[in-house]
Amino acid sequence: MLRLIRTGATFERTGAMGVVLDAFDAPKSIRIAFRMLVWPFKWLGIEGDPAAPPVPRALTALGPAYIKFGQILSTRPDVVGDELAQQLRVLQDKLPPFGLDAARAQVESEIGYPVDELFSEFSQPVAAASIAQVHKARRTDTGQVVAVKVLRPGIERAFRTDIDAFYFAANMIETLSPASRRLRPREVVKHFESVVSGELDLRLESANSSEYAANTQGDAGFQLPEVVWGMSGRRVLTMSWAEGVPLGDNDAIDAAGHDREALSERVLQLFLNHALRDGFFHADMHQGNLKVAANGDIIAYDFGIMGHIDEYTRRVYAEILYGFIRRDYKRVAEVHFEAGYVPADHDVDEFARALRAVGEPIFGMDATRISMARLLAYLFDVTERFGMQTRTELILLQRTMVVVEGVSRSLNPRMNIWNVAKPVVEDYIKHSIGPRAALKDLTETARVLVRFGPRLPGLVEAALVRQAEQEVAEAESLWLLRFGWCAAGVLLGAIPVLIWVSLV
Ligand SMILES: Nc1ncnc2c1ncn2[C@@H]1O[C@H](COP(=O)(O)OP(=O)(O)OP(=O)(O)O)[C@@H](O)[C@H]1O
Repeated sequence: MLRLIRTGATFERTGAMGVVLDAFDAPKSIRIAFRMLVWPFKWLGIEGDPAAPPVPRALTALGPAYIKFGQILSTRPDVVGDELAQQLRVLQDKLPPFGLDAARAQVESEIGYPVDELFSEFSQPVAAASIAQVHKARRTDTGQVVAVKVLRPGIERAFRTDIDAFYFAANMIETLSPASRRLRPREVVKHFESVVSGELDLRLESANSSEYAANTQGDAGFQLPEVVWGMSGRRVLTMSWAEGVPLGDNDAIDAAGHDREALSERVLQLFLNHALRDGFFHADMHQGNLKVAANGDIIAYDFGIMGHIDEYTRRVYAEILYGFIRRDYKRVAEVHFEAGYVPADHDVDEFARALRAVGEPIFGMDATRISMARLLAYLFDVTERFGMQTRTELILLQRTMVVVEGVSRSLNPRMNIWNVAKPVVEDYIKHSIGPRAALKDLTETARVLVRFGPRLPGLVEAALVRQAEQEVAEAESLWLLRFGWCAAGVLLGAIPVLIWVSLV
């Protein structure tokens, strides 16, 4: 409770309260109640940096969990609105590092050996964020230079307390203002909790890294640091040191003699291949997580947030993108109907016209300004209007695409995104939707059928029995409902009669 009071007081003190209430379209009664509740405690709030805009200022002052929460909300304009999402994008996940002794103690307790035994060199932190910090070190056994990522001591407990407070606040908001349920505050906190839990256990990041490496081992011009499993655990992740020029430093890239145009195309094509071909993509692919190795390879690190898209969705979206590339809006509309994304009671021609209104202004632009991310954002707006539910993994894809396009364009501002993307989409279509893919699907289906063959009659029978039982239960509850209504009707009808009887 104290935390919530401190949060409310900080929001009031920094001027963030009004912005948040506006973003959530809070009714007048809620605004008055909130402000009356926190105003007397305003002095308890933290002042923060007066030069920063109100909401980022309040969140930064309140600490790591709030900064992370703000960062995640910045990727959800569907929840907080465009303006607030834009403001939240400035939030930087950089915090003062914790001490070297604490880091060494954390490594020792997690790996079971003293740092001096494991490493011949162990640097001061090279980077520190809200959840972890990174040290550069040299292994004693092999001499290999490694990056050692160490969780902040006590961070799990600190996040747990704040997440509990977020749940409490979300419950309170949903109870006090039923209209706010449309924005699903509880679900937003749940999404935050799942993202953060992934980052608080570095074993999951190690697993992401090894799955990503397995998928991309054949990708030319792409490298990932290798996990040193024997020196990694829940709170420590040791991986090979990625040596190279930061991808955000054009002068250094030019000085090293790398071809920026080729790099810009490779970044985008790698990302599209990972999303379409593998359905597993780096969802935090900003410049700070990318380097260029001496041989010109792109190196990616930080695998705390990865996106997943199932194969069916990938195929549908490849067809949608391909339809847009050919400006065949009728086909794009049909794909939505065939996939069941848009309810069948809508008119396919009307939907195709809405899609044309999305596509034409974008394709009418100068080629160097066309953006696939913008196309997807507009597409999701239209499909939502036609009754399709927005899906978290697709929003994550679209948000990452914004970042990746930004990275590519910063390397080559004149890049034509469509021309670069087209071969990747076409290649995927050829392999996933053509006759060869159909044969692969049939083989897969046959393999499953063969495995379940002996159990199939039993499974079908069980499913039929379940369905029959459900139908009986539904019929019974319908009967009960009807009976309930009749009984209520009789009672209501009886009231005037009873009153009349008691009066006479
Ligand atoms: N394998 C590596 N090789 C070289 N440097 C690395 C490596 N891993 C991490 N770093 C450095 O440490 C920084 C922070 O690492 P990482 O991004 O994984 O941590 P984080 O806590 O998720 O930080 P952020 O939120 O800023 O992305 C990177 O920006 C990079 O400078």
